[in-house]
Amino acid sequence: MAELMANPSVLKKAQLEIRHFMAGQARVHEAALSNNLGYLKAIIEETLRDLKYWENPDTFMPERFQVDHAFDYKGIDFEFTPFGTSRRICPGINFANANMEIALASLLYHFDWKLPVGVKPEKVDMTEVFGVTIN
Ligand code: HEM
Repeated sequence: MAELMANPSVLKKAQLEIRHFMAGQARVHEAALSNNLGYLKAIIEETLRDLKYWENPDTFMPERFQVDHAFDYKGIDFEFTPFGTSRRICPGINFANANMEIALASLLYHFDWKLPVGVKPEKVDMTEVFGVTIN
């Protein structure tokens, strides 16, 4: 969500996609998510990638995952293994993805997101601060 706020053109594109496919529906249904929301999936994939292996790693660019969906996160492409790989691969992959997709899709569908007054997109601070929660 923070990356979307920091990248308004990505946010806009994601909203257009979901509002186009869900037009007229009262709420986002899981069944509609599976094949239609390629850009939303690419956004989630973009948040899961490792800095070391990508061109312009600090640029938030979901489009890099839209090239024929070239990267698989299920442990086949070793530059992209956010869930691990092989025998100890995360057993929660599908559950995690379904939850991320439906939550993000619902928030994008129903709400227009805005930064606090006076905060510019390029000033969104993404530095992690560890505590009881991650800020
Ligand atoms: C975006 C969300 C998630 C990410 C990025 C993630 C990532 C990972 C990673 C990297 C591992 C270690 C794999 C290894 O040892 O090589 C792991 C293990 C595991 N994950 Fe997840 N996970 C996520 C969500 C979930 C969810 C929602 C569940 C359960 C509902 C879950 C359950 C587990 C379990 C039980 C293991 C241990 C598997 C084992 O050691 O055999 N994860 N996960």
